[in-house]
Amino acid sequence: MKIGVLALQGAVTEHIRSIERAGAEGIAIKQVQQLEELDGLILPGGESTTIGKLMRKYGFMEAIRAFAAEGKPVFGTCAGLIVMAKHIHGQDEAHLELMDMTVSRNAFGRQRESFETDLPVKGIDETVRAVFIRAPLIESVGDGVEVLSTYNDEIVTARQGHLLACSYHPELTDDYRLHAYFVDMAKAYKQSVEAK
Ligand SMILES: NC(=O)CC[C@H](N)C(=O)O
Repeated sequence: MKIGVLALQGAVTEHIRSIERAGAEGIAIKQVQQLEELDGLILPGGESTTIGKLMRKYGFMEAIRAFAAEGKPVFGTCAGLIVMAKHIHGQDEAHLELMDMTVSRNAFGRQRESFETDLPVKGIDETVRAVFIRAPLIESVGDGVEVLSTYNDEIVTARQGHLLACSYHPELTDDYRLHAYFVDMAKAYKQSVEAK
């Protein structure tokens, strides 16, 4: 299983470490051609405006949309979640517009710029250790989107078929189960293609 991490800006090496702990190969992705060899792609946290700009500059917008359109799994964490969203609260333009949800940036308030918590996530047995850093939240989701976890009644993890998104940084702890969950999504995709 080969999982790429978009390496234009943000927390890349930590994601690669978690992917490898989850038993897959992690690859830093800097050029669109590299997408071809992947079974899944992670869009990391960082600064969504910067990531969006660099994605446009290096041709990743169309390439990642095509990647996702094939049914290949994409996982956005924090800024990566913002980049995946169809709508961004207060902004006219979104980025990839892959996932049917409206997100709100820096939504947890200044006094709580960053914090950690143990989060129950649907599909994972015990709570997941989650690090929130100037995190976005998911304000609303469309019909095809399943909510996997909430924090103080706000949606912070969601899945739409082969698309997964979370508000926090799952790669900044030793808990790699969300990465394992994503690797399982990539395995399921690969099996479905091989069965054809
Ligand atoms: N840790 C993060 O990825 C923060 C996201 C950042 N606040 C943004 O709006 O893009």
